[in-house]
Amino acid sequence: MRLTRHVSLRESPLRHYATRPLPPALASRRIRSRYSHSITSSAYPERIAVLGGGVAGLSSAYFVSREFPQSKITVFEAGKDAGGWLKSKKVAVPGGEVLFEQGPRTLRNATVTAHLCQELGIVDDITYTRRDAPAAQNRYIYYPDRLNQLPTKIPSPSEFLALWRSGILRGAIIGIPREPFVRKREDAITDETIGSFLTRRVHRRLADNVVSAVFHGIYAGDIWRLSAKTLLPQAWHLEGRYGSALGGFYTLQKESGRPLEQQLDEKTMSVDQHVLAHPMAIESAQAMNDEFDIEEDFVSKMQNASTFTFKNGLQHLITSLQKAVAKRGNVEIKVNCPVQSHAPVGNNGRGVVVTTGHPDSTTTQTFDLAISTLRNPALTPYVTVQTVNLYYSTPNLHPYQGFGYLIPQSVPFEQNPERALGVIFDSSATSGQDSVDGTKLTVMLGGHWWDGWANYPDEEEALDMAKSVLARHLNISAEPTASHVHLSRDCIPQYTLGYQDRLTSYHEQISQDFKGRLRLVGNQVNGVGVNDVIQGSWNLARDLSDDGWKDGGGTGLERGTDTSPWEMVGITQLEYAKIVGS
Ligand SMILES: C=Cc1c2[nH]c(c1C)Cc1[nH]c(c(CCC(=O)O)c1C)Cc1[nH]c(c(C)c1CCC(=O)O)Cc1[nH]c(c(C)c1C=C)C2
Repeated sequence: MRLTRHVSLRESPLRHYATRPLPPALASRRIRSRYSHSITSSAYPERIAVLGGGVAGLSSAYFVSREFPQSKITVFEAGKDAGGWLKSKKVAVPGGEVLFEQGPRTLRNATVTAHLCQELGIVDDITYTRRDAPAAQNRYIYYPDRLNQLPTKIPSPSEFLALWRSGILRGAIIGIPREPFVRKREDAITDETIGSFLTRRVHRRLADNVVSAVFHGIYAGDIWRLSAKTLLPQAWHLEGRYGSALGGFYTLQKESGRPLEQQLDEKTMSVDQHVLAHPMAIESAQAMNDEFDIEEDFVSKMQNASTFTFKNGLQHLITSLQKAVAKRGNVEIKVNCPVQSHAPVGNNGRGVVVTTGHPDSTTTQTFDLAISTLRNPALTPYVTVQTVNLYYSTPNLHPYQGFGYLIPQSVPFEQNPERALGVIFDSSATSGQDSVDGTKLTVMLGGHWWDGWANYPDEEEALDMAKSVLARHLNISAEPTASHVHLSRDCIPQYTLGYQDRLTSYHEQISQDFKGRLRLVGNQVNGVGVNDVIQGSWNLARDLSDDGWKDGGGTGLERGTDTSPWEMVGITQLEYAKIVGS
């Protein structure tokens, strides 16, 4: 399906933004398409290299091959298969089969990926977790020696008492009402760790007992190293502008003409809030609304879903992408072909020289454009996560229904000597993947707890560690019917303190050295979620389209480095209108 790209601004739901000044990177994009003259004689990049064959590389190849059907695109993948961290494995068990996910397992708020699924023709292969299902509603935190259910709405007096007794929310209850009165940070502070930001503005207990658990579940990272400016950008910008995150949020609603009182009265808080957003995020949402036409039936399923995945696991997305690019005819995927180096061509940098292969037999080729998903060790450190999937034939081996539980950094060592980050209740969280009943769990180990380790547990040790976590936390002493251990070495980049400044230096360096002929995409620059990366590839393809690939300064990092002021916008305008608006 060819998408309509330039919908008239009068038809666009975000048309009023068209009259405002655009950030420099966007402005140059618009101007370029009308007035630019070519810096090369060719109308399209004849040869494009994609460095890395994970989801970032494959989705870039997919979107870019559509923009430039005449280009010859080569994807270089170091491993024996493309697909990166998305790995799903079917395992035979008595009476049928179960699916084990070794990396990411579900997608949330994933409009670009949903649209991609529609294009790939795999919508019928999706399985949804409904918003009203226990898996979407029930979230647990293990603290200090038991599971505590987090409230999704205002807790009843008995629920409140239980939470108070657990001590988990004590810091929040004291700190949140005080937050609007806490002094604004000094102007000289350009970044701060999440731990420090929350301790300064709310309470250290909230950081250690609750927020550290959430950041285990997303980044497997340490809140005392991760950047608040990058990962809590709303709160960071609200404090910068209004002196308080909560007070700022309240003022923002008043300024929007939809004061919080009104929103609460109408019970529409979830769809009517105003937030601060970068103009390029607003532009990206506008483009989604202009370009996507997601079918009604799919939209309504997405609206009712909290997360989705595939009946055959997330790897299905990879195999479908591979098939789709193979059909295009202008994409070649070379596996077992690591990239040894890439450098600008000659003095003028109007191309990229890429050397690939194993050290004893390398090949050097020149490309008009290269899209790199390769990591830059100077930008972020990485953490390693070990997943242990376990299947027990007995259903309901534990009494909980829900997504699973996360373990905060404050849990005493005796309660978590294995350094687990959390446990996912797979059989409760996702349905439609297994042909037999039973209890399926995944124990996640490592992350920042293993920083600096030279060796990691082997499969037998990891399985023993997972079993001992389950025995201590869930009282499960049975032997699993089937299990699988997978080590994802250096899989999640850590956006640590000062990330934004490092990204800006990186952007300047790449822009200067490669003059627009090297563009970057992937979880180190777009976000660690699968959809973040796919949306990064989609944005990159839009940036490159028409004459965009000739932009002598482009790097793909503009959305993370542009310093235009954030703007007030209705939260619904940051999403696909059909999904959030109806
Ligand atoms: C392989 C390990 C990963 C861990 N985090 C991520 C990966 C790939 C990335 C990630 N996890 C979540 C998000 C938030 C947005 C989203 O896409 O849902 C991101 C970017 C949340 C999340 N964490 C876990 C699950 C099952 C989910 C999604 C579903 C949901 O929120 O309902 C579990 C989990 N992931 C990791 C750990 C350590 C962990 C622990 C239970 C690391």
